[in-house]
Amino acid sequence: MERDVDRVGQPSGDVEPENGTDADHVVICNPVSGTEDHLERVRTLARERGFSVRITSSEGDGVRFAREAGANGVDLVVASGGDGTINKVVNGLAEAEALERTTLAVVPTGTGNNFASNLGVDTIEEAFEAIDTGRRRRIDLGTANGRAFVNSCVGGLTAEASGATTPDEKRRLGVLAYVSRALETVSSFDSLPIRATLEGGADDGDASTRKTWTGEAMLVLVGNCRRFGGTRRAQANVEDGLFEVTIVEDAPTADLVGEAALAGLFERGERHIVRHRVPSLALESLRSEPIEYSLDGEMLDTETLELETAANALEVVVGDRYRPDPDAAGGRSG
Ligand SMILES: Nc1ncnc2c1ncn2[C@@H]1O[C@H](COP(=O)(O)OP(=O)(O)OP(=O)(O)O)[C@@H](O)[C@H]1O
Repeated sequence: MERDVDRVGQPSGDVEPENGTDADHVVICNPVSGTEDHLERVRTLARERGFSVRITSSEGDGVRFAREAGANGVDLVVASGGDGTINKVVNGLAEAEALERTTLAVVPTGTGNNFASNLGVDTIEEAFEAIDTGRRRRIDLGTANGRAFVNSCVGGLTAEASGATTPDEKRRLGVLAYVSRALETVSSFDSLPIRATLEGGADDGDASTRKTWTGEAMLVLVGNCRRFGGTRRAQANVEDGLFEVTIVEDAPTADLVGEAALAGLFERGERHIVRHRVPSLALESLRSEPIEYSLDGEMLDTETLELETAANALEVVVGDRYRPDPDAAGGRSG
């Protein structure tokens, strides 16, 4: 069998299960996420449990390995990396139509680790303990033009701003870190002329309603998980079959510079904020040119984006601190 070799000369990619390893439990590890020093620890903890380990050598491997695991009927796929790696693994499982039968576990070895934190798992050791304990929940999965996302879909951020964001900002602020950084680094935020069509909202309890919002947006945040943003007011319940949609209307950037101002925007700045909880929506660019969206940090350019939630579509391993509902005790207040 062909074997890839990763940067440090370790066998990577197509690693076959060793004797005695359990091919029903596969770890997919991104060796270059986060601080890039986790591979040996993850490998040791995985092999102590007899799990197979596959190491990604390129961007496409996460999807490919997960698709193969799903097609082979693997019970548990463990994604070790940040939100981007998890996004790829979930998309691979979806492509193999394996979401019904395969459980996802997450080992936080990325930079922001926002999704892992949503699952109540903050360290590598905690992640393996949670796998041993076996507590599992079924959570909602978002799709955007057929691509799955677990945490958030954000329109209006540039890849440039996202690259300039520091690891510490990502950890503290979630996706708002990108907004904060973008406000500091650009003199004017390109507003997005968009139409948002929101279907069957929970806002008024009527599943048949359709609302449209047309205007200049600075930012559109569609959250699936409670901590997709950095503030208490931008949180979603991950088990209710609904997105938390927040449209930040075009506002003078001077009003928003600085973390406190940004948090203030979400806490009390209703003047600039449109908020809805809906199971599906469409976002259309009114400028006949694509808008750049980030799905869990992975970029997508499109003029029209159709978003849907698949309620309870993904079974995940969760830690003791897992809470699906932002209003439940134990939520982050900042
Ligand atoms: N061997 C590799 N070389 C280069 N890129 C890789 C490799 N393996 C995976 N990738 C890609 O690295 C990207 C970033 O990974 P990921 O998002 O998991 O880490 P991160 O950016 O450090 O963390 P976070 O998203 O939590 O901030 C993903 O798009 C993934 O597909």
